[in-house]
Amino acid sequence: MNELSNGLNVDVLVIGFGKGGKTLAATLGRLGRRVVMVEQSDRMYGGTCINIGCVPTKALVRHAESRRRDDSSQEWYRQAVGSVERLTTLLRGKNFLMLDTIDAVTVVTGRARFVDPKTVEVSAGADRLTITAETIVVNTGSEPVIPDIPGLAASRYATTSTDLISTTELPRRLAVLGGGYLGIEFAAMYRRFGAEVTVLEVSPRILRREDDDVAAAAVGILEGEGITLVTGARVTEVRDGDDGATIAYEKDGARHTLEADTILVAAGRSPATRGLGLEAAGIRTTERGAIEVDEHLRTSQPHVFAVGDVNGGPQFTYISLDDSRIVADQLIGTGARSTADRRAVPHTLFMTPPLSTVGLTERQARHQGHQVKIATKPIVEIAAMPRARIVEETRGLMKFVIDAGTDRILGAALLSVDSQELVNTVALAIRHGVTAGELRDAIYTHPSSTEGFNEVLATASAPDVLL
Ligand SMILES: Cc1cc2nc3c(=O)[nH]c(=O)nc-3n(C[C@H](O)[C@H](O)[C@H](O)COP(=O)(O)OP(=O)(O)OC[C@H]3O[C@@H](n4cnc5c(N)ncnc54)[C@H](O)[C@@H]3O)c2cc1C
Ligand SMILES: NC(=O)c1ccc[n+]([C@@H]2O[C@H](COP(=O)([O-])OP(=O)(O)OC[C@H]3O[C@@H](n4cnc5c(N)ncnc54)[C@H](O)[C@@H]3O)[C@@H](O)[C@H]2O)c1
Repeated sequence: MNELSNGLNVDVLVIGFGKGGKTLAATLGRLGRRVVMVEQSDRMYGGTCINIGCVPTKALVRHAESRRRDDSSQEWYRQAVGSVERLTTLLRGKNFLMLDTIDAVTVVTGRARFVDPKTVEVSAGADRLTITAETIVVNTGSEPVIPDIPGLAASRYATTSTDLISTTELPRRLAVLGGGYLGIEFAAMYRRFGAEVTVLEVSPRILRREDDDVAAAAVGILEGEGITLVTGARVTEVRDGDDGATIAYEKDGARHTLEADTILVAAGRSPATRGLGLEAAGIRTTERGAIEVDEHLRTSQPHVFAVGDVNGGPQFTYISLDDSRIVADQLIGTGARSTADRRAVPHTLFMTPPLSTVGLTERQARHQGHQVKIATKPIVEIAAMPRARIVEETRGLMKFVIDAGTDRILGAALLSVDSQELVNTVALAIRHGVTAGELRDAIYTHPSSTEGFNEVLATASAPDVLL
């Protein structure tokens, strides 16, 4: 950073090397705009997803799934962590080069802080660099929430997902605090690696957005793997011992304790705005600490945009990517695109098999006044989907929620092998008004998982049980 110490003036400054920010930096740089990307750590070029989020965790899920019963848990895990580290190193290098090889883009490694609405100071050790820009994009992501539980923050057994996936020693007794996306994925993966796993979730149920039949099927799979799920658990204290921690919690008015040698804190992530100097720039935040944005992702300073987790939207890499499309449209397009355009955004929870959802649940559809038809079948009963037997994963179910009047698909929950792919086809069908009948009668490759749609959608009928 020293050679730049006189200060820089550029067209666009991006703070944070996340999905949205790097995509914008590359797009605008290739058009000849002078862009600076500031990233606080050379271990984070490419952002959360490729370094500590989606990619390493899904690679670990794959390693966990391929462990055979008689493979040594510890050795398999150590090799998996090593292999994933090589993958993230490769991707980090490619991400850096993607920007560094564009003449108009400069990557600066240091921590950024606003000093006024158009000026940012970047610090790295004793070095300081001042950058001014006409347009600024904040893409600083999010960080784990550590609940205010006596003894938790100070516990030497407590860890975050970031630290856990780089530790080569497999926990023997893993307690997971929080049964959301991260908690369930880690519980499933570490159980498969061979750890004893208990999930403590404060709400009365995990997967509480899902219909009862879908949640019950997923819970059945997780419990069948040997994971202990404790819902309605209010953790009151963590106390360290020589050989692990004792976690005290209350459930149904009774007090319980759990022993663990590792506690994964998976209680949500909050927007990363600490130390950014937003006040100095006059950039407002919401009550929940996110940067306040309008539907075009402009902040209270119209030349400053916020993309990705930091703007308080859904915390998914593909949302950060879509945020970048909205900002690009503001800067070099027609300005028409907005967050209001998002319909039928799919999600996948990477347990084994994955649970992928899109659109409305049956409960939501009824609440909205739809007359619904339901098409559903356990995977093991879908005769025309040999793919499940080929890969030896016949657990789960597919469920479609269909408007009885129009035959439009309102939503789907696919707890199935390959569902992270299947759900994108359903999302496209919903967005483009493809009916359930058309999806049922389409020609699909064989043997594939998509061909299951032929058979599952043929079961569509009005259910007699109200949720
Ligand atoms: C364990 C885990 C698994 C996940 N799995 C999935 C998944 O399977 N699919 C999915 O879609 N999503 C997943 N997510 C969520 C997804 O990773 C995030 O939603 C996404 O990466 C957010 O990207 P972003 O663009 O907001 O910024 P990020 O990628 O978080 O990048 C922000 C960057 O800003 C830098 N930064 C922060 N402050 C400063 C500063 N002051 N100065 C300079 N740089 C700064 C940070 O170092 C970081 O590199 C997962 C998250 C986690 C934690
Ligand atoms: N496959 C994916 O797309 C994927 C995977 C992992 C993470 N993510 C993203 O990362 C974000 C963070 O994941 P997350 O699972 O940490 O957040 P989350 O908000 O999905 O889940 C947090 C869970 O912790 C529970 N909780 C909160 N405080 C608690 C406490 N004191 N004791 C017990 N339980 C408590 C909450 O009730 C909730 O169920 C998610 O919003 C998600 O979008 C996505």
